[in-house]
Amino acid sequence: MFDPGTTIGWTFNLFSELPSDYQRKHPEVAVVDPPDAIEHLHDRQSMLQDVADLNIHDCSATVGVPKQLVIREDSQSIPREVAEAGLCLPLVAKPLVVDGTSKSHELFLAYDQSSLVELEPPLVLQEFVNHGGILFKVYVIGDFVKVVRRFSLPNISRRELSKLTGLFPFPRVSSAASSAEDADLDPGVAELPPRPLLERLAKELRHRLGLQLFNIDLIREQVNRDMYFVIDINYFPGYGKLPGYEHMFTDFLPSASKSKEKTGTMGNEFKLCMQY
Ligand SMILES: Nc1ncnc2c1ncn2[C@@H]1O[C@H](COP(=O)(O)OP(=O)(O)OP(=O)(O)O)[C@@H](O)[C@H]1O
Ligand SMILES: [Mg+2]
Repeated sequence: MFDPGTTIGWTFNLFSELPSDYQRKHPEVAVVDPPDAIEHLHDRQSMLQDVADLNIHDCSATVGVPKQLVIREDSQSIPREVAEAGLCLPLVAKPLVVDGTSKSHELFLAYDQSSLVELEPPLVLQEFVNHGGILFKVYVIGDFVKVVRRFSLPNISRRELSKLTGLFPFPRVSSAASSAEDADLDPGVAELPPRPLLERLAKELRHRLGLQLFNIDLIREQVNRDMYFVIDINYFPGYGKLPGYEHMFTDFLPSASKSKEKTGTMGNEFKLCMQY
């Protein structure tokens, strides 16, 4: 339970001044996640760089990121850059910056090289990984790690690929997708990633990102079943969809407060800051 004197504030756009100035002026406030660390997740390249650097192998499984390329300008050069980087079609094209606008979540599937010139940089081009249409959402709340299954994009077969050309926009899967927890899934696709692997991934990412509240979108490759890919990391995701999140939060917040206490800058007030 919380100390009765503790105030919990859910604050949006809290910092009208520099975060460092705010913290200096209000040492009584425990800031759970610093805005500059959150900022790191607003760029799809820097977001996944930490995963790429982790080099996680556990229980005979490996976690990595799909092969990807950043295009900052000049759409005409994309087919050449893709060929030089050795990226295989189909590709998922994602806006480089994730700023909370719907445009930053407008994704395309690109089936052939020549149509890549129609894309609008800056963007990230990522190899599409066949993963059986199921995505694992790994929720992190401090030490708590919980994984759920969500529907995702279906596999694309070689035969389909040979028949398809062009760019295809696809709807925002996360907002549309209902939970896949109760679906009648192929056991091979439904099998959750090994717990030790998830715990290690969450712990190392918490450390590297300097964040406590985020989720990781993880997919498992269909052909090489020991290979998992992180495709997205979201700060302060919709925890409302996570069963039992209330208890995780009520356990997490006092522990975060205590760790602040140990550093000698204990606050009796909590503010969870969302910046967009
Ligand atoms: N490399 C990939 N291989 C296969 N499928 C992918 C890949 N990248 C993304 N997807 C699919 O596209 C969806 C959206 O991708 P991503 O999460 O990167 O974008 P987003 O803009 O953050 O979308 P959302 O807000 O829905 O999470 C994923 O949930 C997954 O179904
Ligand atoms: Mg996502």
